[in-house]
Amino acid sequence: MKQARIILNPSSGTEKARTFKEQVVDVLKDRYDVFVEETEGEGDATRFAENACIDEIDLLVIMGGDGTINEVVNGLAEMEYRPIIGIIPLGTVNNFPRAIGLPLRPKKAIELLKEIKTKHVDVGKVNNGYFINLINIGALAEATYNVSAEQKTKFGSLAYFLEGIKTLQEEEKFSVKIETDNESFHEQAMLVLVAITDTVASIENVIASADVNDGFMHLFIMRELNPKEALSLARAAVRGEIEAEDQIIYCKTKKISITADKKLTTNVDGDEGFELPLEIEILPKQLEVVVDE
Ligand SMILES: Nc1ncnc2c1ncn2[C@@H]1O[C@H](COP(=O)(O)OP(=O)(O)OP(=O)(O)O)[C@@H](O)[C@H]1O
Repeated sequence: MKQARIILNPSSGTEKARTFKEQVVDVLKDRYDVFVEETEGEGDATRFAENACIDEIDLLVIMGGDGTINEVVNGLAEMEYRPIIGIIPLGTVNNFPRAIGLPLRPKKAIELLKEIKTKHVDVGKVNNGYFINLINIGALAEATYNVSAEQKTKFGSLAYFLEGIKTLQEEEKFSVKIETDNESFHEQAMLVLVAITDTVASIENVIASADVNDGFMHLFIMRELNPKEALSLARAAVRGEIEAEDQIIYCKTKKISITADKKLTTNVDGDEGFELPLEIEILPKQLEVVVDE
């Protein structure tokens, strides 16, 4: 019999992960020996994922939000053997599940485990860690910390988006130096985004040209924005036309190095990330994930 392991974060989202545990086990138990591990705090999901690679588990199911997914990716990104990853979206934002087109209703996502279809997706390496979605530096990173747990539960992604617009208006510019594969930039910026997927702050198709397995990172450097421009940017983001805005530099690249003139908050996959300088590269099609197609 094949081996499946479930990593369950009981604290994710609205704390419903445990209520779906039996359904996941039921769907798998005829084909797999199933073992469930619950996280108790930071680092557990990374450790469980590393062990799943060492034990050459066939299928690793994540029951949690983006933070739990990021921890798992950190555990297995460069292991020699990597299991297939299944995701049951149970976070508040679920940016990555949206980006790969998973159903957001846990019941529907569990059904995908009945007949497993997969896709290889890119992973980003940043300093000595990994990300699967997005790094942001400046205004949006600050916004993430200003959104309270209560706002997050009540308004979900909208809370980040509104806070982001507010912060964009208050934030000071910073001087940033960025090297990519072919170009170098020295800009006064308000916000730097490095995206792997097309989904930002849970809004899908923000970056029309980005795909989860295109082998590229999508870099945006936003110069100073006044409130009117910030709103126009928000509208462009919703239409997937963010690249067309004048006050934004955009390019695709496989490597990026970033330094700045002051200490800045970086946010990696929705959580506090590394301090600058950052060395970032893409690891194409590094993970095999269960998808709905
Ligand atoms: N048993 C636990 N109790 C409290 N916190 C936990 C527990 N297990 C893991 N954690 C913490 O949960 C965080 C990850 O939560 P996760 O991202 O899955 O949920 P979320 O924030 O609701 O989702 P999203 O990021 O999609 O909004 C990590 O910081 C991790 O340290």
